[in-house]
Amino acid sequence: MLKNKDYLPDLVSSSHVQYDDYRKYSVILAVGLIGLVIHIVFLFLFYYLNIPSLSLFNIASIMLWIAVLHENFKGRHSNAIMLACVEITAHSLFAVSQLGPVSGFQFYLWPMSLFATVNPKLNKFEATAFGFSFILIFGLIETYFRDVHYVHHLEEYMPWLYFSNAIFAGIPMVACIIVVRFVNEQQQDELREIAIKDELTGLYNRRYVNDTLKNNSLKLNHKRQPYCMVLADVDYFKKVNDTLGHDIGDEVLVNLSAFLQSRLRKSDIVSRWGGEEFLILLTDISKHDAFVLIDKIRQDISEKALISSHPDYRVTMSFGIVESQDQVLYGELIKAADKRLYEAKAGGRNRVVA
Ligand SMILES: Nc1nc2c(ncn2[C@@H]2O[C@H](COP(=O)(O)OP(=O)(O)OP(=O)(O)O)[C@@H](O)[C@H]2O)c(=O)[nH]1
Repeated sequence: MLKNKDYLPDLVSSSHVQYDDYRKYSVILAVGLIGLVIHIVFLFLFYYLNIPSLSLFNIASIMLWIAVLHENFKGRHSNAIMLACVEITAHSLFAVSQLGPVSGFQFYLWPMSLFATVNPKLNKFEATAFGFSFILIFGLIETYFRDVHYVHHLEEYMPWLYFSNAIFAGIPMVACIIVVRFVNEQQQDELREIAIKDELTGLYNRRYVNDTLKNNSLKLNHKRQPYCMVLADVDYFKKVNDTLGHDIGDEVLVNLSAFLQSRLRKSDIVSRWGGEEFLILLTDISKHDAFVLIDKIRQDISEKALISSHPDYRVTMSFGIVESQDQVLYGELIKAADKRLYEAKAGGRNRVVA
């Protein structure tokens, strides 16, 4: 019978892509709605100020923001972003040409340059050129329209308009950097998880144990807390694979991992050392207590049904335990645990040697 993992992954409909799409949809939806509301407000404001050119321009802007929302709704996010860029650039240009740089509408070009730069659809060269073009337009309109000054009866409020435009243009910049940082941290966490976990069982892998516990073992020794290292190996696992198949062998490993984890404390570390071998670190415990605990686990495993399709099939494990001692190096402990595991195997398997 084919399992899910036997099929080639469908990249287009994988949950990751859907999640990314949803995130893009939501961000553009939020920007589109804010753009729409702001332009409706400005339409009334300019109508009230009796500036017909800007009122008309706002009507055009409102239509463009509706188009942005429509393209976004249809899943054409790239079109939606381009339309938003066109609207914001044209609007900044036009508003500054009418009211002068004292209106502060030129500030909206800065978040545009940031959005263009982080847009993953553009290659690095395009992103740099596109991002810088907004800065260039900013510099040009600041210089070119420097002397424009529109005289109207609400002129005293111009500093407030300048101030609020500077703030509103700054918010998306900060938000954009925070989103980039959030995505970056999330990806780093995902990569770290992939690097330190075993794919089949979800346990820590050998790299994690080697990299982190090497240092920790010294720390634990220094604090003189006893801890025990346990090497565990499934007995005659080759037979499981050969008689029942590799998939059933995998099922045994997954169920054994879950069982081992369920029987140990959160502070203990269970890792997949390789193939059908596990390395367990029991913290804050004496060798005697570790022996009693592991022997009980060994017995429970030998009585537990681990294969759903073969409930009568039983699997056993052998264990080798060593206790930490002052100045004993991590590598030496592993060697000692391996030696005891070998003794348990040689002694007939399904046993614990400490
Ligand atoms: N299904 C499955 N099998 C694995 C995996 N990793 C290693 N194995 C198998 O584990 C088996 C280990 O066999 P051996 O080293 O001969 O050990 P054993 O049969 O358990 O015998 P003893 O350890 O001496 O009791 C091999 O057949 C490997 O192919 C895995 O991820 N999944």
